[in-house]
Amino acid sequence: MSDIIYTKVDEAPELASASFLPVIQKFAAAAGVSVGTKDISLAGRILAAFPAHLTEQQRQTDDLAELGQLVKTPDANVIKLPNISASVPQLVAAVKELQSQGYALPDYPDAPKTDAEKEVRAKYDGLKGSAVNPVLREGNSDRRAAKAVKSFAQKNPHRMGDWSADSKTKVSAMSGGDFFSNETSVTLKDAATAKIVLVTDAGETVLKDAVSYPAGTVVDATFMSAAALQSFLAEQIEATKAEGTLFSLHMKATMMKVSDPIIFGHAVKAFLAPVFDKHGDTMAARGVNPNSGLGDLLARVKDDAAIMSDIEACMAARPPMYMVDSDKGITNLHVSSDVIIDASMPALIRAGGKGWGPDNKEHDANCVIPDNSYAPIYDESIKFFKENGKLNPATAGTVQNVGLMAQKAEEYGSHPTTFEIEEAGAVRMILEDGTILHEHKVEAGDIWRSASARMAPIQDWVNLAIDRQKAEGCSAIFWLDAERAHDAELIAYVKPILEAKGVADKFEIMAPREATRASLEIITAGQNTIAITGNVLRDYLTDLFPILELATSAKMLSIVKLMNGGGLFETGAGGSAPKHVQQLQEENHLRWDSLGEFCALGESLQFLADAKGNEKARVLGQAVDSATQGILDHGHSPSRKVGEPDNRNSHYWFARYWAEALAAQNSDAELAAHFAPIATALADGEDAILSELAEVQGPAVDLGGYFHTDATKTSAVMRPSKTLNAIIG
Ligand SMILES: NC(=O)C1=CN([C@@H]2O[C@H](COP(=O)(O)OP(=O)(O)OC[C@H]3O[C@@H](n4cnc5c(N)ncnc54)[C@H](OP(=O)(O)O)[C@@H]3O)[C@@H](O)[C@H]2O)C=CC1
Ligand SMILES: O=C(O)CCC(=O)C(=O)O
Ligand SMILES: [Mg+2]
Repeated sequence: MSDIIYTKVDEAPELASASFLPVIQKFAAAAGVSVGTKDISLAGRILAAFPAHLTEQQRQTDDLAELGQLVKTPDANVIKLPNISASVPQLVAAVKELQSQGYALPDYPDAPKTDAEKEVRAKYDGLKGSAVNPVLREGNSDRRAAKAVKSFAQKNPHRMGDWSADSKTKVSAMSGGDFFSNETSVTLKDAATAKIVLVTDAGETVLKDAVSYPAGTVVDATFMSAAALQSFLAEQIEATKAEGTLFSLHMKATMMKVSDPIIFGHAVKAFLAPVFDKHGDTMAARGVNPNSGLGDLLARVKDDAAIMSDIEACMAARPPMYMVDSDKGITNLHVSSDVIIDASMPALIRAGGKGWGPDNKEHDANCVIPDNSYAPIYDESIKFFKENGKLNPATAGTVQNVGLMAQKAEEYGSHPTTFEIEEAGAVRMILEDGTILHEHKVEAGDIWRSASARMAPIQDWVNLAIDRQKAEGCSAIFWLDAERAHDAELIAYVKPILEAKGVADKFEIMAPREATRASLEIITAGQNTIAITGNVLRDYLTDLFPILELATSAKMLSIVKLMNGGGLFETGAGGSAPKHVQQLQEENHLRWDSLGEFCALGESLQFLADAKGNEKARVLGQAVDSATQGILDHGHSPSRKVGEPDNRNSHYWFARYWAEALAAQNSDAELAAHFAPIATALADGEDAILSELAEVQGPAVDLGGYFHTDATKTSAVMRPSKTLNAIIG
């Protein structure tokens, strides 16, 4: 196993790796540090799942499973780049592409009937949504802006949209019948095994058997009423129309891969209700599944003139929709993974409460977030900015995050215990000894789920918060609502630990809405605070605050201290930015900023030094920090526009500053001597390298694929400077 694993992913970050990884490998080798790769890309995971369909040469090892084992050992040192969390349309597109490249994969079965089809479907379902992060995240999360990055953002504030007090933008959430209001929660005294059953007039159906929990686990159960959701959505469509705003729906269909595509499907059905009423049977016969989105629906009915004209008439009568790409007519409801709440809501808030409409203009929006568990953080942010105007990134302090994430904590681990209920009855969660832990009366179509959080991760999370507060000395708030069932159980863990450690006075506990306001007040005053949150708010806040403070979450330091002693260094908090790939293909400019990778690399090398006593790795890591500082100080981050320096330029500068820092340091003479000629060659080659990089921009390029690119073609595109390649090798 290599000293450091650098993950192979998809889309923009993978393109960046084609240019950056050779630099890392060359520099690390000088310190005897090996940097290997493991493939967690969507295409790689698909290939690994179907060995029997592939030739020996086409087969791929299950790298995700290997990494899943590695992160449970003290040897883990993994740099994890963002990967695709696939919706069904993305998965289907990736399979098609691989088939076209000669991989004899089975089609994704829309409606599996035979056992063989069901087996294929189960394999594909295992690859859906956020199938990677939960496997690797065997630790809690520490996300913050590195000091250098934060002070750069303050000195070079990004543009923010203006807020006006009469903005019609708002958040709409259900006032009952949702996951929030139906939640019940219990902390298990002893280890237990439970089954989940649906009891109806006809008897008992086992939904899930043998779910086991160690002692001390907090086990929740809740459901969303389909009827309450439907009437809420119908009301919101009408209200949006009356208010003259854009209808927008914000979900996390990737992470919440069972519940949220269903909720998304309800919204598709509600928006096109008259069409479903009239043509429901015909559409069903054509394989229309509203959960797959409007994009898939349109593709299936496009040659049926009657349905198409009814869709057009319905859309014309509806409020205008928030658009993903107004040039191409891609709406909010086309694909469930296009609008992902953690990124979409902050972008809208940063823009002054504006979203793009079908007319390619910005408008106020009704932000529909059906479940009310976390909607209040966006609602309160919007209210705060309406009252106080936009945040000033030049003077704002920062909100760091310590997130409970380990071992599939809370809602983000709930997919195996989430069910769309087929028949009215009662769902019971029953322990081996017959104790009924949870019980809910449900109707057909309701979405029932159980989530849990284990004791060891909870304790580790509180202790991490104590360490981080001590290191920063700033305000620290547990975002927990004493009135919410699950949060009350967590508070029962948090308070005694804080008291036992004598630090209770350093922390506050506030419900998410109050914590949002308090945190915005703190950063507006130029002070800092640490948000100590559960898993979902970890996700939401580590985009919300970075996007307001730094313009993007890609620049965040994201450390996962693994519970068994290893380290996982995630790059940024952002995703894979598909728009960036498109731009590269169309005009050979990659605007992806690798700052997240730079920060993670520095941390990973320092971790290696501490864990393995490798002092050369420490010197390399310290030099990475100087190189990152150099990129910021000299403004060498990528530009967004073709013809200007891009991601590849930033890697040249990074290599140069890294080599210069290594040549200049005096802790390790051998490394200094090794890197001095490299630094000189990089400096001497500056003109040639920059002109070779500039020359290629403009024309379209071919990567040989989108999900499964051709390595040779990608390398040629991403490493166009022969002068630089001669130095890096
Ligand atoms: N950790 C993980 O593995 C994660 C994976 N994802 C996956 O990523 C994909 C896209 O997700 P999406 O929600 O659109 O969010 P993204 O974070 O990819 O993008 C939001 C916007 O942020 C900007 N951005 C993000 N990263 C960078 C960067 N490094 N450099 C410059 N700009 C950046 C881009 O703005 P602009 O276009 O204006 O330049 C981008 O369009 C999905 O497939 C999703 O499942 C998402 C989140 C986390
Ligand atoms: O795994 C995913 O799909 C998204 C993860 C994410 O958004 C985050 O951790 O911030
Ligand atoms: Mg996120």
